[in-house]
Amino acid sequence: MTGYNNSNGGEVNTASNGNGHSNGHSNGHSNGNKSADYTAQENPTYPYEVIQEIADFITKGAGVRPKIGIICGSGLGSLADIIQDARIFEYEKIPNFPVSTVEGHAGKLVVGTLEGATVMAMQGRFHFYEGYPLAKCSMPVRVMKLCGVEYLFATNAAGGINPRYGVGDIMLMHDHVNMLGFAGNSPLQGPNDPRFGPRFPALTNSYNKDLINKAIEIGKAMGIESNIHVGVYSCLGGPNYETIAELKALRMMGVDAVGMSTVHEVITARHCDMKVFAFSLITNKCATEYNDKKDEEPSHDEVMAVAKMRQKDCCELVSRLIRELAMGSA
Ligand SMILES: O=P(O)(O)O[C@H]1O[C@H](CO)[C@@H](O)[C@H]1O
Ligand SMILES: Nc1nc2[nH]cnc2c(=O)[nH]1
Repeated sequence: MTGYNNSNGGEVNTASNGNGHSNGHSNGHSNGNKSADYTAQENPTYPYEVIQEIADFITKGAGVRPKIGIICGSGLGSLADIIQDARIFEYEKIPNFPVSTVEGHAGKLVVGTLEGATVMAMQGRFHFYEGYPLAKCSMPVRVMKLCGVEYLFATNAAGGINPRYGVGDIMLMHDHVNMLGFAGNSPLQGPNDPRFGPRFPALTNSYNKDLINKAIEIGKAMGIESNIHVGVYSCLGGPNYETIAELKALRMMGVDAVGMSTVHEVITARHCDMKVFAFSLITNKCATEYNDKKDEEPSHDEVMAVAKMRQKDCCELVSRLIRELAMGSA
């Protein structure tokens, strides 16, 4: 298959490869200005002015306005390590920024250049299960926007539900099923600030098709075509992994991979009109039949180990795609 088109259900790989605490929600940073008065605990929807202050802090400190934002998934922090002329901001030192509490999420913002493009990367994302409201989890996406970011590259580690997916495969996201949204939770809940976007944003074309197609071409050039898929991701609240019945239900709903992140970031990015590219690294195969095999149970150690094993290809895919963007051919 040469290209991606939404109407084919998103499957690209035609050959079966068979391999198969809450921390108080405020970092206590006091910089003596307006943001010091702001506590997200009282209002998880960060005011525009607070986001602007955070963005100014970063762009002034870095001396550049990044065009591409990258969110590193669990164990995929090396995506930020390849950034050149890097200016590193520890989350604790950024005014009003949350802190990372999950292993594999270092808690650093890295700003610099990659393949000729100015980028900012989150080495550590925020998850609902850490105790953060969704608006807080995806607040950094709005910071990216006010820093000048036009493209969001979101990555994650996920369990493969589609039986054709093998451990270590990469699933380019072409759509999602927002289970937290089904339960009435959204990062856009609360008053809408039209400076970010509309009250009722459409999500029908959330994942940029040109970038998906370019990534497929790059996968071919890298010789990993048989390990690349295009599919549907679903976000659950976590932190527990899924039951067999839940996995069966997700599969019936057309979900190919499941995780605990990304969807709220994509919603926030689309709300403020950023172009989105996202992929899941399949770190484990989800059992959809009952069995007693302990070694088939998912674990974060396994997730981290597979991410480490596959980080090189993930980095190459991202940098080659960014190179195409920087050259204006994506
Ligand atoms: O989505 P990322 O942050 O990559 O991490 C995934 O891996 C962790 C579980 O092992 C969860 O946080 C899940 O969301
Ligand atoms: N929810 C969920 N998140 C994951 N992150 C990595 N693997 C998994 C998984 O199997 N389920």
